[in-house]
Amino acid sequence: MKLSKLRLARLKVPLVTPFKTALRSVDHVDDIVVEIAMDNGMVGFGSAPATAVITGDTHASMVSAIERFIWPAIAGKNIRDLNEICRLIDKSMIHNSSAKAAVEIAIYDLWSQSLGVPLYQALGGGIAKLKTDITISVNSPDEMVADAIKAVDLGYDTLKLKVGKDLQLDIDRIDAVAKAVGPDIRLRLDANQGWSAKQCIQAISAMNRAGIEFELIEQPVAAEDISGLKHCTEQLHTPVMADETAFSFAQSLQLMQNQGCDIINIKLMKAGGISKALNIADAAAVYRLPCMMGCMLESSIGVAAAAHLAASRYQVIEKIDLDAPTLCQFNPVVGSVAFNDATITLNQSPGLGIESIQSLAYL
Ligand SMILES: C[C@H](N)C(=O)N[C@@H](CCC(=O)O)C(=O)O
Ligand SMILES: [Mg+2]
Repeated sequence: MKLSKLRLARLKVPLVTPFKTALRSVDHVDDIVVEIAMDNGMVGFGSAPATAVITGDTHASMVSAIERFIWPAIAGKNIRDLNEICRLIDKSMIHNSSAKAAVEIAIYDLWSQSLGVPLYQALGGGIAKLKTDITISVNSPDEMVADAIKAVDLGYDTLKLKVGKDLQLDIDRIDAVAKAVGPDIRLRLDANQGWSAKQCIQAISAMNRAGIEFELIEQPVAAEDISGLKHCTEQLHTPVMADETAFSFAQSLQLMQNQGCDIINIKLMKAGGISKALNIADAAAVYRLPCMMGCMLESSIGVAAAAHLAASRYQVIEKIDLDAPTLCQFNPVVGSVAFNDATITLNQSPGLGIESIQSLAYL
């Protein structure tokens, strides 16, 4: 059961509406897909998007990293040596977390296929159904209200509002959506680093005084502003979540040790793959710090892997933001995890359960 062949492809899927955050605006999912075959004929899949403004990865950098460093480090290895393969991926080069994640996802797909069980069962088992929120892109208050109402009509009970562009307009956006959907709908905010700590504390406190409550506020301040994030955590009763501040296991552990946030958003693309994401979740369980499983704007291949991981660490991964597949016009993956609006149902077939992938353009 040796890793024998690598193929890379590009996968582009149009979105229903443009995805807009304080950091970027895109109208397609555009991933690099990794296909690894073993000498017994089994094939595993992984994927990663090029979120250059978040992780630094581009399509060209991921292809080069995988072809020149990561694959040569693991080619010919036996899938039974999973831990050693993950160590070799990690040590093959520094940074390039999305490229490493794409390869690790394909490796875990193969490993769990070789065991004959779905990935979440290979990771220890868990709950095969998850509920995700949906992201409301940052737009005019009227557009955000219309998108929020559409989402509630589809059955979502939790909305993640993107803000962080202009503080006063952000307050108008949030106020308009909160009034339109009412108190039964949970609101998460994600400023994607767009505010200062002072702005965040003032704005959230003022909205709280006006009777608007939030389930959490995600990454209000710049990624490097560790003390600002901690200050928001100490001053607000709304839980503060680290996203861009918590990339690696080491950064996440530091936040846990220093009580620098209330929640950590774990993403495969930031952590550098499943093995490191598991380390973060397991450490968070020790520190009793709840986590969210998040994703980039990426294809259902990578999000399926994130869903399996979240299912297996349900004790600590209490919140799910795995909405990218439902923001797409179609799901190119046949088989695997089913994404039906807020409901995510894991495959019971071995591995990620991918039968085929449409629209792949091999490189
Ligand atoms: C898609 C998900 N709901 C999300 O918002 N993810 C990121 C941004 C992803 C991107 O820009 O590709 C986040 O900041 O949480
Ligand atoms: Mg975020």
